[in-house]
Amino acid sequence: MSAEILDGKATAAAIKSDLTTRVAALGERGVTPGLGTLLVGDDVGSQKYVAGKHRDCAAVGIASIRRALPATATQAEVEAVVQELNADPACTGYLVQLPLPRGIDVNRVLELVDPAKDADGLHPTNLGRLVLGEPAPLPCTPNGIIALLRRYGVALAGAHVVVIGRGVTVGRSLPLLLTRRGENATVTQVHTGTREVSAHLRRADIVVAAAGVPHLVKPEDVKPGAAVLDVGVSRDEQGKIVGDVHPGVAEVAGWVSPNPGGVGPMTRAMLLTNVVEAAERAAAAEE
Ligand SMILES: Nc1nc2c(c(=O)[nH]1)N[C@@H](CN(C=O)c1ccc(C(=O)N[C@@H](CCC(=O)O)C(=O)O)cc1)CN2
Repeated sequence: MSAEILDGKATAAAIKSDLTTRVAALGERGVTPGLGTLLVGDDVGSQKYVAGKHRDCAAVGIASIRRALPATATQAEVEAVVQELNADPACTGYLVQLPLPRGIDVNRVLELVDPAKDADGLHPTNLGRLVLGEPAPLPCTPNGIIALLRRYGVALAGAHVVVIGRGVTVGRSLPLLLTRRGENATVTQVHTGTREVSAHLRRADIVVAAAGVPHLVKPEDVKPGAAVLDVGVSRDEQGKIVGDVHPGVAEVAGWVSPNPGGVGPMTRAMLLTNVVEAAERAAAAEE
């Protein structure tokens, strides 16, 4: 048995094509969405992700505002740029690229972001709205995972999903999305404090691995026919991505997301979606 590939690159391309049309329609109403990014430090992966986000913006017609600070930046310097982006009318949505260098209080920075400009859906107000079931920009990777599963017809209602990891960008928020009435999945979250992780995995219809541990999910951990999504990013000595999912899993699973080419491009497509939706809301409120 060989799993069907959940092609994030192709799915993201289709989403971007639709967004291009919507950005053009906003242009006719005199609105140009602008995505801001704040990159602090010199992490090569983060530099690559931010560059990719701006390439996407150019492709769909969203304006780009780039801010960068050195790894030695102080908390006050980071917060000053956040305030600047909050005040910039050309910046309709923005994000602070994570992780931030050691010594910067990430929660304080995220709390300073104007929730109306929160392109990542990671402001506490927006995460709170998600908990309450109110409209809010959704965290990009979890939203991308759900869009990818839907695109390939992987059933979520009644499915048992095991999420590996509890980081803020994926593990914390994905269960909130999966358990909404529209999705109706049942979620088990496992993390470094969980005993017998393999036993949980073997019961899962869908596994989402976001631990950052190379090849953590082995073929013998996976129920035949399950969907397995690989979010983890580790790098070998050549800088090549090594995911959380062992390649042999494709022989057991029903669906697998490649890494690269799976959830990563979907994260970027969902970021653009948040920016366009915010601009559409703002344009509608003005009219
Ligand atoms: N502020 C945020 N920081 C981070 C987030 C986030 O959603 N918001 N998520 C991750 C990184 N990330 C987005 O920023 C991200 C990860 C991966 C990709 C991607 O397209 N990856 C490619 C491979 C690229 C490569 O070769 O390295 C792929 O998977 O095909 C985009 C965005 C942590 N930080």
